[in-house]
Amino acid sequence: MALTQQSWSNIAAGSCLVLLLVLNLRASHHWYARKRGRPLPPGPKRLPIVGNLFNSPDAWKPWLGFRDLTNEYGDIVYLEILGKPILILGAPSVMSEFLDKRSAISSSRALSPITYLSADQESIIGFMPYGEYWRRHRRVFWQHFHPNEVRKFWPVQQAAVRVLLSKLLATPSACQVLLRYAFTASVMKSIYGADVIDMEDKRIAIIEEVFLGLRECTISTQFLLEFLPILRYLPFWTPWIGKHMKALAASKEPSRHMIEDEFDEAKARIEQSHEGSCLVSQLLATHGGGEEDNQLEEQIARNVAANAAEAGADSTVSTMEGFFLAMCLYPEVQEKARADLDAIVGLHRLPDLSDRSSLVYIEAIVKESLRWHNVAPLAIPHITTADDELRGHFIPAGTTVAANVWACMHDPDIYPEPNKFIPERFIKDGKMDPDVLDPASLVFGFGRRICPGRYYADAGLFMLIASVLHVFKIYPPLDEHGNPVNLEHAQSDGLVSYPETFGCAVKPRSAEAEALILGLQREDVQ
Ligand code: HEM
Repeated sequence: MALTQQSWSNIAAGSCLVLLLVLNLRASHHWYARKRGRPLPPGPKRLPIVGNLFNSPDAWKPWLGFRDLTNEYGDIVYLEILGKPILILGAPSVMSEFLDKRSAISSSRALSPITYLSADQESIIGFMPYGEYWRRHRRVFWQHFHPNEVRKFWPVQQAAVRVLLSKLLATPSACQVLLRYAFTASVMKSIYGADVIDMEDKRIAIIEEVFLGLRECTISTQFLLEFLPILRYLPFWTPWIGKHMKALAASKEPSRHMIEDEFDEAKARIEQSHEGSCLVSQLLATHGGGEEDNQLEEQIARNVAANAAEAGADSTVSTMEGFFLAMCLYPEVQEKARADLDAIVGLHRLPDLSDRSSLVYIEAIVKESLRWHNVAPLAIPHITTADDELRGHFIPAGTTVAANVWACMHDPDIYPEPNKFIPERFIKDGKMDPDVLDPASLVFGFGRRICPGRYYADAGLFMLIASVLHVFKIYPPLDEHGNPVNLEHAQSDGLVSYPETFGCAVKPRSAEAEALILGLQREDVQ
């Protein structure tokens, strides 16, 4: 008897159902075989399909909501959003255990649509997945930025601080703009050998544009684009997410400019002048002679130079802004710093890195600046590349790991009164107290992905903080009635978090201090 069309449809539907069931059973079997009876870490209950989408706390500043989750469930919390696993780590010990000690499997990154939107594909070291391509970039970067090698940049960093002091004396209320100028001048000289003379230099705007994209992109946008990559095809007029995507796309051209035009200009300059101290000249000496088989090496050199110039700009400038804000709010810290500087350096010269071990209070201010205004509250999330176990819990491969560094930096059990700026917390009997957790052990990230620019950043921060406090008093800005503006510390959202409000004014702390700055200007002219 011939089967009717209806019967064929029923058979097809039934077969599909059986197939789905078999696939589902296989997936469950595979999942249970991987888990081997180990439970997932604790976390809020998941809904079908969307999982914990609606538990993702505080869309704008997730580090606050994540802190609440770890307070409720413990130091390890598991979420699943649209089938993708997220692990939240809330304490230093567990971060070190998983991200430092097991970094062979916890060091990858999501192939983020952020990269496609904002840069030439595969040019940002911080977003490259773990593997040989990333490793080659990292190796070249590290050759030039490890603790001994980074000293070659000190004279340029010191010179940029001196220029900043002179410019601040001339325009004491332009602090924010001048900080960006000073950082750009020092990286452009260190990396490309380029002189950035004034604020009108096109490179200041170019680096600024690269960062506007990433600054506009909130952590929530980043998570959303990573979990639903298809969203990247939405038009820019789409409410909410569209404007963040547009800002990311706008940073593509300046990012290309750094990798191609700026490198080519530096190459031409170096060939003409035989100048050999900048990073590009050293990269060219060892990598990328231009032959066919050297093309990849030259591309790596281009990427490393651009990343060195761009990767730390926002985080370093944001830390510096946090420091200036803290000085406006805590004038007594300035007083103590000046006493330290007067006793050890005296007002006939500027402090430099050779004074560092004696300037204990300044060292403590550097640490407190990194802690108090934590510029990368969730670092850059890592991704795991193999199944693993953490304190008896199963962690599936492909888990996004968000280390809540901000929560550690503001944990009252580690740092009493964490919202206050108290450098003294790092000092005992006139020395740095080794028993207090060093913020640098967390704020620069973890394991194989730890920030490779940390020694450059740390030296620059010390030089800036010591020199500015040596010659200037820092005040809150004045309003139109001449009263000090009421400032408070709050962190913006974004991959790099800035002080939400910023403003300050400076004036020389004495006639001798002013003479010292004017003397620097005369030295520069001669
Ligand atoms: C106060 C200043 C800085 C802070 C707080 C900071 C913080 C960070 C953090 C948290 C990460 C992610 C680490 C991880 O994934 O575990 C990172 C990565 C990175 N940083 Fe920094 N950074 C700073 C300055 C700099 C500077 C000055 C440079 C360049 C000279 C730089 C270059 C990089 C690069 C290239 C990466 C990507 C590393 C990778 O994924 O392998 N950073 N930084």
